Amino acid sequence: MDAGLPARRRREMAAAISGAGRCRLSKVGAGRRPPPARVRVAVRLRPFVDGTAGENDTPCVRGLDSCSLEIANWRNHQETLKYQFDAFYGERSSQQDIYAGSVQPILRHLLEGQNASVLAYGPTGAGKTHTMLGSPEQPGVIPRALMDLLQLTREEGAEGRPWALSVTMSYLEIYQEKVLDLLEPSSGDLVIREDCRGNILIPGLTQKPITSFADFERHFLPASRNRTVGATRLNQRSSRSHAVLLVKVDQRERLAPFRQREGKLYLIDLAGSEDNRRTGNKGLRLKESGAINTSLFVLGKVVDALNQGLPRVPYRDSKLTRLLQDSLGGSAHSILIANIAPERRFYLDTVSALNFAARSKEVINRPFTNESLQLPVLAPVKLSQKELLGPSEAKRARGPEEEETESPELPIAPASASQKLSPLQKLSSMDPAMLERLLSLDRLLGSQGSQGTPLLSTPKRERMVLMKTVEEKDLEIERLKMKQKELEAKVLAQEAADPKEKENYSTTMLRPLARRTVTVAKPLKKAVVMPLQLIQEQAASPNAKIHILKKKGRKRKLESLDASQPEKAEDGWELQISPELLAHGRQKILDLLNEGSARDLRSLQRIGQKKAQLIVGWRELHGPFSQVEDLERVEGISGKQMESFLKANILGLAAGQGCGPS
Ligand SMILES: Nc1ncnc2c1ncn2[C@@H]1O[C@H](COP(=O)(O)OP(=O)(O)OP(=O)(O)O)[C@@H](O)[C@H]1O
Repeated sequence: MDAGLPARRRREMAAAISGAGRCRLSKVGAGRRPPPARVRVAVRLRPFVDGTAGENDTPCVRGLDSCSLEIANWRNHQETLKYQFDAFYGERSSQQDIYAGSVQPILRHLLEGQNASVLAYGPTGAGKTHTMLGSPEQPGVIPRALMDLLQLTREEGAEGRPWALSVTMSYLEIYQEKVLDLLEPSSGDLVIREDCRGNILIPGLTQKPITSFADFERHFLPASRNRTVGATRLNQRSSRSHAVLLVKVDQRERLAPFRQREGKLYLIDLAGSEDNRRTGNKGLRLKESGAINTSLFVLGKVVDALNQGLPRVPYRDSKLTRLLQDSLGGSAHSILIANIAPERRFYLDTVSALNFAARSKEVINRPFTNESLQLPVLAPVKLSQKELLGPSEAKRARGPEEEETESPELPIAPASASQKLSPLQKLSSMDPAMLERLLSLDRLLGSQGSQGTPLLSTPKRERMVLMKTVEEKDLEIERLKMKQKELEAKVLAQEAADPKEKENYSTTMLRPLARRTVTVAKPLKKAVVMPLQLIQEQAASPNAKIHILKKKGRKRKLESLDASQPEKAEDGWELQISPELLAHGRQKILDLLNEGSARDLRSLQRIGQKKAQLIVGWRELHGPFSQVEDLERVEGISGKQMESFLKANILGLAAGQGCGPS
């Protein structure tokens, strides 16, 4: 990748061709901006609830049609305020109406590898939990969506269909600005991070594979009991936290090119905004309420910033908005269900919820397909080894505790899919580079109309022979390259020893075109490519003048490393490191960044103990660096530091003097 590109563009390109871990994830249609999808907003009015209505508590809001409603105007009693939304559900609407009208239509996007989210918003006691969770008699959005999604994935992932599908769930709450894992409450406060593609993730969050609704209930019901609820004057069972259910659908293509897709569904039951003059909250309840109101206030600021197109959207000002970064102004198909109560005593809360909902209508998301074109790393190597044993041995070898994989990073395919894909899983234990070559060879054979058996399904021995041939060809190319370098070195060494001989050599021996440097701006200067050995000698000599290519603004210019010595164009050697050598140096740095331990990294110039650890940490979280410039993404390493790091290391490593992993 061109180091001269602006950092932002570089990041975008990196995001398009690389991804978390070893996956090369790409946004489908990269280069083009994904089409916009407005956040859809529905309003649900709950009925009067027994026991909540006081004597003077008459309704202050009513529906007009399936999309609009009106509410009394407290400033002018002769008037009403009218609102229009994507959908309005009145007091008599059923759970099924809301689900079928507003939620079900977005589920299909998950199977396209896109993200979706459903948020229930509104004042305390207005019916958010009822809408999202419901009761056994009136199940809400969550059980209905899970039931349908599992059914859809079973159908789409059935044997004989092109994709194998697997579903996993995580469940968390944000309580007093802490992210708590409801499936594993002992985990403590978890951190929210963003990967290089802008996806929000929570390292360490438990992820349970689910294949049936019974599976889902087995995990979800006990976890729901872990959610923090408490009694307030306005709601006997008031949610004191924002609850987020995350359902991931992973898809793996069964045949070449073995694409992978990931769709995420967030189902969010927000805690209700609270007017503490009316809740009577004190002590802990008041503290909880403060955290809830603050995060909802930031949510309002985020929506306003998105609507006004402000350059800074304050996602990071609260955990809630940080987590919703994907869903608001991000990559998800989002639906906001604003719950309101009819009672007059909720009037101000209702107006404020309706105003928030109206502002949210204007927020534009850009959903894209999360698709990977990388090799079928289908399961951890541990699993592929079991697969290699064959189904019966694998069953014997597997203990009952291994029935279920709970790794956040490695979702597992349903049993039928993994059986069908077992030859691929065997391939997955190969060296990825080799497998990549094998795949391209396979594609090449395919494109040349080869009638024979596809390479990947040839028997093991033939495959090995073919792989060996590929390997030998590579070695041959390497040998030839080395030979060419030796010849060039010889010529240049002789030129250096006797400049008069130069002409003879230049007429009899042609230098390779790629190594010739044409200097248009300074025609008098000689641009000479030094052989590797000479570069090392020159670098070691105290009189040596070493020039490197340095990026300055948008232009590249030759700049002396030894600024104290004036340039002597005539009698000193002027070095220009060949692009190949620079690329070699960069590659070496990249290898070290990706493979070196913290100790190895410290052998690099400008990398101390702390930075080495930060690099290792970043790598663990985001996977390998796809280019040296990614170093800029590591916390605590600025663009400037990255440049000086490159300058300090590239030459040494290019010339083979630098350090390598010990
Ligand atoms: N559409 C509805 N039909 C019947 N009952 C409802 C409806 N919506 C809410 N309720 C009832 O109203 C009460 C409060 O609802 P719920 O707990 O869902 O509110 P909430 O918005 O989640 O409150 P909080 O923010 O305090 O958690 C509950 O008893 C619930 O069963």
